[in-house]
This record gives sequence, C-alpha cells and structure tokens, in this order.
Amino acid sequence: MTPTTVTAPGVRIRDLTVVYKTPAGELPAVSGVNLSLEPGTITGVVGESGSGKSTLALSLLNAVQPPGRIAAGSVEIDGLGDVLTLGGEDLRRARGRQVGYVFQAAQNSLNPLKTIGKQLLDLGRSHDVEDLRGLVRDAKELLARMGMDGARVLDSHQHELSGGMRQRVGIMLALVLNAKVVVLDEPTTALDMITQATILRIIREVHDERSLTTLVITHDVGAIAEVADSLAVMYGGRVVEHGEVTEVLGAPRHPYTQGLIRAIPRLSGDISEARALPGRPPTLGTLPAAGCVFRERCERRMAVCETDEPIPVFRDGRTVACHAVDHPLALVKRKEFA
Ligand SMILES: Nc1ncnc2c1ncn2[C@@H]1O[C@H](COP(=O)(O)OP(=O)(O)OP(=O)(O)O)[C@@H](O)[C@H]1O
Repeated sequence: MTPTTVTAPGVRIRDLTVVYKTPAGELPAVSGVNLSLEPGTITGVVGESGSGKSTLALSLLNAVQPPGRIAAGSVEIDGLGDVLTLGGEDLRRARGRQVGYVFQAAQNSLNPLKTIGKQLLDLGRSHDVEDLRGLVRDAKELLARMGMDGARVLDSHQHELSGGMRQRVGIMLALVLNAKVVVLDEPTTALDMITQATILRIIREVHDERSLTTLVITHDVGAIAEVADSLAVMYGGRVVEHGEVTEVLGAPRHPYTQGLIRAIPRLSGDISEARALPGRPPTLGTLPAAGCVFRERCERRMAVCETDEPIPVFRDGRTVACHAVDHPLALVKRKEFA
C-alpha cells in the first residue's frame, strides 16, 4: 500500500435536488439536501428503502442515470471542484482516481468472464496507470489487509469467491487507485452478521490508515454505529437529522430517528421491545407536495406540519428538520401573530 501524506478532502453537498421522470412527471428522490462530509471522517447515511440514499451516493460521482436527473445543487470536493459541472473525460478520470465507490450489489457487478486480476489491469489501464506491477502489488496488499490471499483472489473468477470475498474485492477496487473520497453503498448487504462486522471493521481501519473521507450508505442502523463518526438520517429525499453518530443514536431528536432506533431488535433485553415504525415510507408518487414528508407517520404531528416544510436547524452540533423539535413555542407564536 502506498503511504500517503495527502490530507483528506472535504465534501460539501449543497441544495441538491435529484428528480426521476415518472408517468406523473418529474418527481424528487432527493430534495434540497445539504450535507457536509468533514475531511477524514466516515459519514453514515441511514433511512428506509426509497429514502433517497443511493440517489445521493450516485450524485457524489455525478452518476445519476436517466430517467433520473440532477435538477439543482452542487457537490464540491476539495481539490476537484463541483463534481456536477464535470463531464466527459474529466468525470471518467475523477471516478476511481479521486472518488472511489462500491455501488449497491457490487458483488454482482464483477465481470463473470474475466479473472479479478484481469479486471484490475483493465481498471488500471483505463486510468492510465503506468506502473501496473505497482497496482497489482497494492491490490494484493489491500486484499491481504482484508484477510485474503491476494494472489489467489486475483487469479479467480467471481463465481469462485464467496459473497463476503466479492464484497471485499469491490472495496479493494474502490481503494486501489488511491481515491481520497470513498462512497460505499450497502457494503454489507446480504452478508451474515460476522462477515458484516469484519467488513465494517476493515472499512474503518483502511479509512484511518489512508486518511480518507468516506460515505457509507446502509439501512442497518445497528451496524453503522460501529463504523461511522457522523450519521445522516434520510426520509423522503430529505436529511431529517445529522450529527455525531453516538449523539444521534444515543439521544435522537427527530421523531423519525427515534422510531428507527426503537425498531432495532436488541440482542440483550426483550425482543418484543423492538417496535416497528408504523406505516410505510413514501414512494415518489405518494410524497406530499407540501408540509413535512414524515407527518403521516409522526406521533408529534402538528397543524403546521400539514402546510410548511420544516427547515433544517443546526443547534448543539446537530441538524434537525422538525417543527416539533425546532422551537415549538416560537412557531405557535408566529402563527398567532401572523
Ligand atoms: N430509475 C428510477 N426511476 C424511477 N424512480 C426511481 C429510480 N431509481 C430510484 N427511484 C425512486 O427514487 C426514490 C429513491 O430511491 P433510492 O434508490 O435512492 O433510495 P434508497 O434509500 O437508496 O433505497 P434502497 O435502500 O431501497 O436502495 C425511490 O422512491 C425510488 O423508487
């Protein structure tokens, strides 16, 4: 592994809106999202299926595909600029070199006809890596770092590897070009709990060793606590809460985060204490056009939630978008004197 002295870059997502074309017109899957990834940290993004996590991850690589489209916003990465203004060759180079990624279902995205080693060389050539021997050496070291026999893995086809091994190969391919920003979308999906824990630990170690800025998408709130520094909670295309992971999980403020945490089954204690969040998350077609997107499922729903979308408010190291949390009295007053 090449030691590096370069400091980790920061990433600033500003007012990001991504829409998908549907029979009912273009509808937002990500709506006005603001999120900063602090240099050298791991940010986890959690939320139920359909909350916009993968769409957000794709935006970091300007890789949203039709029928999707980035309708507004910017994604500034230190040393690279606004990724959303990059195109063609610049964008292709940035992906892999500056922003490494493992997309959802990475285990299935390897080419079944080529050995992993051949795919590694293809990747190196497509990024004009001159020292291909060095690349192979780095790949082997990374694989060894993840507890695998590098030479054997590079000689294998994907069908010769287990799910956990393929997942680690995906992570190796995301890291091997020395990208400083790494996006991992559901890196542990479909793995058993022990393998999940191992992969998350490896992600944390490699992140620290290489001084990266990392985004990890998952629907597994329990698993993310082990690996992330900060946690963003998404619902209906919005980031409804964001803060330090221990604080968000230890003292959640948004009613949705509270519900998500109550729904985690605990290994110790009564399993019946885990209470599933009532109702279902919205789809693009059922997202309300005005007001709070979570109100249908919210036990703290108020009249204002029907009409006004809550604005994210930063207080005490935490950003929360909820009328009930944000100055409930001030809102009542505002209504009274309006
Ligand atoms: N290609 C597409 N065409 C139309 N709608 C889409 C498309 N891709 C995603 N969507 C919709 O956009 C919304 C956000 O999807 P996204 O995959 O980003 O959510 P997610 O939180 O990553 O969900 P999951 O955990 O299931 O992957 C969903 O309502 C989804 O149905």
